[in-house]
Amino acid sequence: MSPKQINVVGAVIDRGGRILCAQRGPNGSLGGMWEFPGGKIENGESPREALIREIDEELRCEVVVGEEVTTTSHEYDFGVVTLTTFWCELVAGTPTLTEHAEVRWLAPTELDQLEWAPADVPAVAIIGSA
Ligand SMILES: Nc1nc2c([nH]c(=O)n2[C@H]2C[C@H](O)[C@@H](COP(=O)(O)OP(=O)(O)OP(=O)(O)O)O2)c(=O)[nH]1
Repeated sequence: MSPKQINVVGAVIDRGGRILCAQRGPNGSLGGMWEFPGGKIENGESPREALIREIDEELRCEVVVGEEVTTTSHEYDFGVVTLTTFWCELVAGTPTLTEHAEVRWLAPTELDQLEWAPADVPAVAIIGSA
């Protein structure tokens, strides 16, 4: 059987040259790993619409979604995640933790200090060399 396909969007939120990094909660898939906030694209949504909705739900703030960073796929034991990341700007609200364990604002060159979800590693490399 072919693996389940999961389409996910992630926000690379830049504030004054620092990037918001979010740590997944300790339980569930990829517990404790770092990611870009976001989530699964729902039926009928564009990737950008999904990202605006997810950031409102997860961080209680509003972003403007800019250019795509990259799209890559990674096969996990639970399925294949195709992750599209976008540069984003915060336009309203202050990021508030609702489901993540922690957020950190890091310079692009510091991102590789964290343990990223495997699907994020190519995006992290692009951002670190941007
Ligand atoms: N949001 C987000 N998810 C990521 C990233 N990298 C990565 O592998 N993922 C994975 C984790 C999840 O399996 C999936 C995103 O779905 P989600 O954030 O809604 O995950 P979840 O596990 O909370 O979903 P669920 O249990 O409610 O179904 O993609 C990333 O940078 N951001």
